[in-house]
Amino acid sequence: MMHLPTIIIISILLNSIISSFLMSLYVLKKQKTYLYWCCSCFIFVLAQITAALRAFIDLDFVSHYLADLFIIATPLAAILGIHAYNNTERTKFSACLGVLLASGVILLPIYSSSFGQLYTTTLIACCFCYAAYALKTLHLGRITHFLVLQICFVVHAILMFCQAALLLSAPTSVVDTQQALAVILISHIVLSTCTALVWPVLMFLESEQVLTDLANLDPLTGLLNRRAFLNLSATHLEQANGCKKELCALMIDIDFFKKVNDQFGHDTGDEALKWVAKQIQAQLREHDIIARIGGEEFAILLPNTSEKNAHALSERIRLAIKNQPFIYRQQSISLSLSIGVIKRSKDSNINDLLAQADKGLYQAKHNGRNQVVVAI
Ligand SMILES: Nc1nc2c(ncn2[C@@H]2O[C@H](COP(=O)(O)OP(=O)(O)OP(=O)(O)O)[C@@H](O)[C@H]2O)c(=O)[nH]1
Repeated sequence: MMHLPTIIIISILLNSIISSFLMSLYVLKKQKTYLYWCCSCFIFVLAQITAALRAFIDLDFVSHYLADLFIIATPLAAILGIHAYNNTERTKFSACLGVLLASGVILLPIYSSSFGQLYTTTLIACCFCYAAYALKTLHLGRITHFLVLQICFVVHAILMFCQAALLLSAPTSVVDTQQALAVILISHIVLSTCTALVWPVLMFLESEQVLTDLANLDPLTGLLNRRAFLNLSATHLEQANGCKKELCALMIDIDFFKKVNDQFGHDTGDEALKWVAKQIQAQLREHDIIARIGGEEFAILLPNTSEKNAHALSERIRLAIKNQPFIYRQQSISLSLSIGVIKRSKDSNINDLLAQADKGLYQAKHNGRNQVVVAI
């Protein structure tokens, strides 16, 4: 069996370190989410210190009442930290404060009885359930990162509900119950510390990912941007050159797109671009590389693809756009594409390959648009 005082001391030290680390992150990045999580860790340290005083002084107001309020405030601050991630914490602040103040009043007559403990345990179990739900509402791109945190919250909530059930079902003087409660207390401390550690790590991964996305993705369509496309395609082309494998590139341009903007407005034009990107993507294989490389211009690299297959794919893409109108705000807009196709020639580099595909595209425009031209 683990030694409870040792666990408490380690947890106090770890949470103090994490709290200081989160505070420095807040000072550095000015993101309030770090500040609330810093407060959450610090309050948890206070909760443990005041609760641990039970062993040394007979002052229930501090070691039970204040400790319980600190224990309740810990997940409430974490919840505000979650909402601060997308700047919605202000709408939740009064609710969290209300829960804390109401708890202050409710606990006053019962803090030294087992009802006080039952109330605190049930309330923080509900807080952890809500925290797991709040994470889901953040609509984050990389769900897997936050799934870890969600699991921490759900396990924590289950643990707290178990503690509440134990408190309800058996008198705490029974030795088995006491042991079970001690295990739950240790798990609570360990889980709280783990959760405090997980959040900054996840936030860091998320910000790194956001920075990578900003550098590599087109914000409108979510496709790769020109820079990322050139980097990725150059690697694929080098490999194809080395192994003498077939590879083709396509340049695609929406016909008369200026008219769409002029007639229906820029917003509709944006939606049309997103729709076209989606339709093209739906025709591609997983390892094909697509990017929006200019205003209404897309480029595609097709590894392991013959000229014949690239031509057939281009026709499928052209027909996918031509055969169904883009519908937006009850308006039906007919669009078409011009496409230039080129196959890899001996030791070509990516810029030459795209320039040649561009020649095919130019020819397609010149021939009257809405067609595919294979460049020679
Ligand atoms: N809505 C919207 N329009 C864009 C965006 N980027 C470029 N455009 C518009 O795309 C249009 C491109 O027009 P042009 O280059 O004249 O070509 P076009 O009208 O498509 O005619 P062709 O290419 O010759 O068939 C311009 O009106 C740009 O303002 C964008 O991100 N959103």
